[in-house]
Formats: sequence, C-alpha cells, structure tokens
Amino acid sequence: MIRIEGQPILTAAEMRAAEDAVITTGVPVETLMDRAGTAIAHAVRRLAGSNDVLILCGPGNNGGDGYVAARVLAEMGVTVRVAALSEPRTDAAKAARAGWHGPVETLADANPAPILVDALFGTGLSRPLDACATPTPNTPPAEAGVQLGNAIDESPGSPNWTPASAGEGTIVGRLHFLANAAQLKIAIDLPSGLATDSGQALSTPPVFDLTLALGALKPAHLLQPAARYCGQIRLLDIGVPATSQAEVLATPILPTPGPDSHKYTRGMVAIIAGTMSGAADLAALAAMRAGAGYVTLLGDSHGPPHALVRTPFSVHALANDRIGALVIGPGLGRDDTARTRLDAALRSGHPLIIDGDALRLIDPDRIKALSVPVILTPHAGEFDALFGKSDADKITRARDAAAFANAVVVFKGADTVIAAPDGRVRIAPGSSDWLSTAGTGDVLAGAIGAMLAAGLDPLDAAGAGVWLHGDAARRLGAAFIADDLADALRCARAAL
Ligand SMILES: NC(=O)C1=CN([C@@H]2O[C@H](COP(=O)(O)OP(=O)(O)OC[C@H]3O[C@@H](n4cnc5c(N)ncnc54)[C@H](OP(=O)(O)O)[C@@H]3O)[C@@H](O)[C@H]2O)[C@@H](O)CC1
Ligand SMILES: Nc1ncnc2c1ncn2[C@@H]1O[C@H](COP(=O)(O)OP(=O)(O)O)[C@@H](O)[C@H]1O
Ligand SMILES: [K+]
Repeated sequence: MIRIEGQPILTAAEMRAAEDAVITTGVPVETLMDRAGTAIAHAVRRLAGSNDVLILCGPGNNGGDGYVAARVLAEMGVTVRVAALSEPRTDAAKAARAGWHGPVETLADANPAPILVDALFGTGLSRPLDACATPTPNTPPAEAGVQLGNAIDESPGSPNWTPASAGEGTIVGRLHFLANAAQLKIAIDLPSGLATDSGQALSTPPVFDLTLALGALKPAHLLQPAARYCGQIRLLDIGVPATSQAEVLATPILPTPGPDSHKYTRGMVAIIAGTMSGAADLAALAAMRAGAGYVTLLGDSHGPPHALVRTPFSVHALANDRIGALVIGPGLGRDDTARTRLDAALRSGHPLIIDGDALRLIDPDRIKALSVPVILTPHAGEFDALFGKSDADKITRARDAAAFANAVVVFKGADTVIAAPDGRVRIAPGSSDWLSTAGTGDVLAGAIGAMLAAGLDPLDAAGAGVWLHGDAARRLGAAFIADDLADALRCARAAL
C-alpha cells in the first residue's frame, strides 16, 4: 500500500489508456486483474486479522478484481464470502469468477461480515446505482422501502438484467445495510456510486474507512463530494506506468537559512492593507510564521507583532526592489481607495498574490496582461465571479482559468486545486474541515507570499503555502481561529 502524496491523478480514460498501453505489450488484462486482486487480498488480509470478509462483486472489471481477491484470500486461509450483483459481463471478470470456487451469494440475501470489501463498481460507473433515495444510516433497507426479493432472481446470468429490474434502491440500500453492520469498510478503486472524473456522487455510497486505488489516483479520490466517502486512500501498484500533469500535492522542499542568510535573502513580503486591517494583519503574521525574512504592511494597522514593519500606503513605499512578493486583497475593501491600491499593485512590477476583495475588483483580462508572476487564490464564490459559473469539474475549471489568466490559480475549498498556465495541476488532500472559519484564507495568502518571496516557482510556492496551511490546521485539532493557524505555520515549517 503506497501513500498518495506526489502520485499522478488519472481520469478514467487516461487510466484505460495507460492499461491499454501495457496490454499492447503483451500483458493480458487478466494478468492486470490478477495483480490487482492479489494486491487487494494482501492489503485486506493485513487489516482483517481473524475476521471474516465479505466481498461484493459487480458486473465489470471492478467485480473481477473482487473475485480474484476472494480466491487469493481463501488460499491464504481467510474466511471469505462473495456476494454478486449479477453475473460478470467482461471476459476478464468472467475468468476471475471462474477462478473462485466458493459459493456466490446474491447481494439481496448476503449477511453482513465484519470486513466489507466493495468491488461493485469502479471507474466504469456511468449512471446512478439506482434511482431510489439512500436509506438513512442504521435503517435496514427493507424499512427504507428497498425491494429485496426480485433483485437477484432476475439477475445472475440474465442478459436482460438491469439495475432497474433489481428494484429501485436495492443496490444502494444493500450497500448501506452491509456497511453499517461492518467494522471495517474497504472500497476497491473507488467507493461504488462515484463519478471518477468529476468527483460527483451519482449515488450516495457509505463512508468507507479505506479506499485502495488501483494503478493510480483518480480525480474522485481528491475532489468533493466524492473524496468524503473514500476514508484513507492508499495506492496499489499493478504494474501500469502512470504519468499525468495532475498530481497529489506533495510535501514541499523548502530552502532553510544558512550562514550567509540575512533577512532579505529569506524573502521580503509586502502586504497591502485596506478597510478591514485585521485580515491584512493575519496575512502578514502568516507570511512571517511561514518563514519570510522581512514582512511589511502598507496601510493602517496597529498592534503586535513588533517584528512587522508598518508603513503608510504610498506608491513610493511600493517602489522597493527588495519586495519579492506583494499580497493584495485580504481586507482590502471595494471602495475607491481599494481600487487605487490595486491599480498601484498591478503597476508595481512585483510578483503578486491576488486574494479576497482584489479578486472582486479585477478583470481577468487585466491579469492576463501582466508580465510578473501572479498567483490567484479564489474560493468558489470569488472564482465564479471572476471566471463565470460552469458545470465543468473543478480540475478543468482551475486549469482553464490558469491558462486564460496566465496565472497560477489556487481554487480553494476542502479540495483545493492548484493549476498552472502550462496545465500542471496539484490537488491537496483534505486537511481539516475546521479551516471553515473566517480569516483562514488571509492566512493562506500570507503563507503563499512567503513562499513566492523565498524564490519558489509560482506553482511550487502556491503548493507549499497550501501544504503548510493544511498541515498547520491538522496540528491544531478542533475549533482553532485564524490567528492560531498563522502561529501554527511555524510548527508546520519546523516539522519539514
Ligand atoms: N481495465 C483494466 O485493464 C483493469 C481494470 N481494473 C478494474 O476495472 C475497473 C473498471 O472496470 P470496468 O470498466 O469494467 O468498470 P466497472 O466499474 O467494473 O463497471 C462497469 C460495468 O458496470 C456497468 N454499469 C455502469 N453503471 C452501472 C449501474 N449503475 N448499474 C449497473 N451496471 C452499471 C457497465 O455497463 P455499461 O455502462 O457499459 O452499460 C459495465 O458493465 C477499475 O475500477 C478496476 O477496479 C483492474 O482489474 C486492473 C485492470
Ligand atoms: N471544509 C472546508 N470548508 C471551508 N474552507 C476550507 C475547508 N477545508 C479547507 N478550507 C480552506 O480554508 C480556507 C478558507 O479561505 P476563505 O474562504 O478565503 O476564507 P476567509 O475569506 O474567511 O479567509 C481556504 O484555504 C480553504 O481551502
Ligand atoms: K468499488
């Protein structure tokens, strides 16, 4: 089981192409499935202890992986049962089914087991599992109105079988019922019900403890709402080389001070303040705690820290060649003063982090025309206002926006997507939902400012800022405030 950081993220089509490339070298799909099922079996065995395992197998190759895993687990002496939704449809899955010599129960009738393995659907799911509303947790499916009786009577071996003939609610209902009764829930490749590329939930799966991604990560492992159903995610190697412009955000490698360092070599960050000076203070504190050597706040603000250099805003104060990153937006306001300061920032020639109110005042065409490195840090509302609403997935939206604006775009949220104009993408795994408190975005802008001023390439600077921000949040646990978060950046840096 491989940790996911830094790993490539492939769409369903890209994964199929990667698999096809291996298949054309003479490795049959059955071999890939055997590798997948064997790796799953070893992972499940390590976690199952002496507990019984129930594997749910679907009609496609995800189900095929399940049959192989069942066979290998049984060979290892684990008590394992298989319950199928229907007979396998693909040749590889049929071969895997033939290799399983134990009984196959129906999904409708299967009793729960302490370890549940979901191999119903993976990257091939194209429509909701069924149309019925998901039963609430702990509600047996029969009480939730799910029809159990006719599902498998019609299905095994029947070419006419469809989810509809199984009775509305059957698949989702049974999945929830069996998951609620299990002590450990493991999803193969993806929890069944998720759309691989968009991260949408076509049906609502149970929340799994562990998802074993096969060959590569998929967008649904990282994007919301899908990611919330995956639990811990680990990658299993199935011998399919995978490369992608999109990767899971990795721990950054940051420069540390040496004997020749002084405050300016560490990087100088300037923050432009506005009507709500606390937000600029937070950004400034964050820049300092993330490791900047010199932070100056241009505008009105008072109070600690004493190491922060406060200067009234002026174009003259901006004309300092030592400024390595200029942050504008946190608490800027949207009045005429804000517009004047934004205009001065855009003319300053300094590398820019544009956040908050500044994103509401600026035109994407103006960003595009800039010749300095630019990092934009919109949350969903700011993104829509700046680039327009769209039904496209978050990766596509961030990538298109970055290409259009010729800027690195940090599309924030519980699933922050960072995109560069050249198409590279980094996605941050969720860190802490306690980040949903006022001012944490200001902290992020300051942290990214410190990284950019330290000389990192804009994509790396944005990634490092997001990583430190997420790590600081994880360290703080519950109910922290943005001030705590800015302070905790120091611990995140120290732990690198
Ligand atoms: N390819 C490889 O080399 C390797 C792949 N591997 C594994 O394969 C998985 C992908 O396999 P897959 O493409 O067969 O897709 P999968 O998710 O099993 O299901 C698709 C089937 O379900 C059907 N279907 C769709 N929606 C449905 C619904 N709501 N209700 C009912 N049916 C529905 C769909 O029918 P269709 O939409 O075509 O009508 C089709 O028959 C991947 O996640 C990994 O686990 C590994 O073994 C390594 C080697
Ligand atoms: N579950 C979550 N809900 C909201 N924000 C989250 C969540 N998880 C992480 N975050 C992060 O918290 C920060 C919130 O920023 P933002 O919305 O700009 O807040 P503010 O404007 O109050 O500073 C972003 O970095 C975002 O990615
Ligand atoms: K699955």
